Amino acid sequence: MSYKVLVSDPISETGLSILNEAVEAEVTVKTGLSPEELQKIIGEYDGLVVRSQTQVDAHLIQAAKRLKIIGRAGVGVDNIDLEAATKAGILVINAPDGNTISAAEHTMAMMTALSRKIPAANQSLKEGKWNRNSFKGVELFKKTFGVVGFGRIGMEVAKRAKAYNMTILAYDPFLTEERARKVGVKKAELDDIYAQADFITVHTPLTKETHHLISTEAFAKMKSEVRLINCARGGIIDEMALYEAIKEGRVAGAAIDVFEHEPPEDHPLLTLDEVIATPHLGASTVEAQDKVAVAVCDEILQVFRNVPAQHAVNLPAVSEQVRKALEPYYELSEQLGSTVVQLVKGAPKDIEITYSGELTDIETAPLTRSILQSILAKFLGDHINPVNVNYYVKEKGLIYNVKRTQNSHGFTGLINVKISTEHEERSVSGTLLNGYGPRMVKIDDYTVDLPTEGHLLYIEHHDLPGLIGHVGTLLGQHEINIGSMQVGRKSIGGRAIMVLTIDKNANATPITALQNLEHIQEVKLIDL
Ligand SMILES: NC(=O)C1=CN([C@@H]2O[C@H](COP(=O)(O)OP(=O)(O)OC[C@H]3O[C@@H](n4cnc5c(N)ncnc54)[C@H](O)[C@@H]3O)[C@@H](O)[C@H]2O)C=CC1
Ligand SMILES: O=C(O)C(=O)COP(=O)(O)O
Repeated sequence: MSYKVLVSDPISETGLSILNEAVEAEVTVKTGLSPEELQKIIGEYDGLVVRSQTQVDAHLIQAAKRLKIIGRAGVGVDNIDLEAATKAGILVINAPDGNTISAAEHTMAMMTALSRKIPAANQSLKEGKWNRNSFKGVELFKKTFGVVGFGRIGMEVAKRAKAYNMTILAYDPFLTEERARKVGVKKAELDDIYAQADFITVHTPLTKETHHLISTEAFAKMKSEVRLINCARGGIIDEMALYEAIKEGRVAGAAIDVFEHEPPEDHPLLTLDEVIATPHLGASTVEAQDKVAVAVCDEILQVFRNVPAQHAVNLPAVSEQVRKALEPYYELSEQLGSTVVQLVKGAPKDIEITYSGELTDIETAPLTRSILQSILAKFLGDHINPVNVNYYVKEKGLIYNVKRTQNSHGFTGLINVKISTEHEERSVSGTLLNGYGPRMVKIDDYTVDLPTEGHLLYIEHHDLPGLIGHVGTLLGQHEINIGSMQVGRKSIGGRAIMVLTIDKNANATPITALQNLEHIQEVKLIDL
């Protein structure tokens, strides 16, 4: 099968060639499209590759009827409406570490250029002037450097700043004393940074919490000769507040690579001599562009080949080890969910999933998603997938519990799925049998040994001689071939079940006829 992939921002040829050479992908590169142009064509594509330019908003996602995956060749996904993508079941992946070094190096370049007024000096010299007095700078040596956001880039920046002999204060809600000590920085609060830092750089994502994190109130707390650097996201520093702070002499200068609106139009900050700026160039190196494009294109292909993504943004990551351990169980999980939801009367209210045996010590969340997906698909259709299943579980107010028990009744790994509705409670258990693959081993309290595929006819009845014969005859009259049959009972003459695998999908007629047979309580056709 070939998937159509649209690349709507420029990415490196090395990355593109990965998609171009794969039989699974048919690539179209169309960069610089207007939102309207993109909206018109997005419906044809299964995959979309973007950088920071393309705005993947809810409108675009609504028009993207076939889209399965959005690959962000870079880190920041603030140009993608993650909620809309998740609801639509579109997987979003990024390339989180391909441009770390380039962004860190650009930050250092911006800080040194700012401290020595290099852009203005360069401009002046090229205009034919030899003006050595206007461009006196400041040293970085022994200055205090505040790093706000101590993730991949923040840390690389700090490492480089240490070589300049700067004292580094780092603020990040996840930074521990121990890690700070290891890296050789001081863990600090924002107010410590504002009070002490000569240079402040931000390296957080743009979120509700970090939007205008540094604004008028923060500028009022800073040293008057402070200089700021933003190579992370426009909007973390309040641009208008920064403009005012520079005008008022509270801030000596700023180096800005990113803007709230890109490209910035007639931006007041760009009129100030104290501001140096680049047009979002942090990741624009040959090396970073190769790394992010290769990472994203490789991963898109993996997803097309049904291998779980390593860098999913809207789906928890699954390690290679967990992925391998769970792989054989996916089919079983899906089929157990599908069986029990077809068996039970009414809509699920409570779902209980129990993992036993070898599954007790593994991260089973991906299996849980696949069980929930197969249950919800009965009511919501095939657009439910592992990406949006938790969204719909929440939206439908479904309650689910995951339990673990060592007792696997002699099986290596056992999964039990129980659904409670307002009418009843039903459950099925399944395992992987060496050499046989997925098998259903329990339906409610009855022990069975059934395949988890094809068409199953589940019949609950009184345990009476001759009943099996009646069922066989009736199915024969409707030309329904029986592949195999399992029977189970709790006591002689008591309640019993028979489960038949049949070759032909029974239509409503034999089911009603079976239901009308004396001593039969319930008939259910389960399609797997
Ligand atoms: N200018 C450019 O071209 C580039 C910009 N970026 C941007 O740089 C930023 C950082 O990227 P990475 O280091 O790769 O991300 P990361 O995820 O490794 O690090 C971000 C850190 O920010 C911290 N953080 C979150 N909220 C915070 C808050 N309220 N206060 C303090 N810290 C907070 C997180 O705990 C995390 O440690 C992102 O916004 C990314 O989009 C990344 C690459 C290139
Ligand atoms: O990776 C990021 O977050 C960046 O900001 C890089 O953006 P770009 O891919 O250069 O448009």
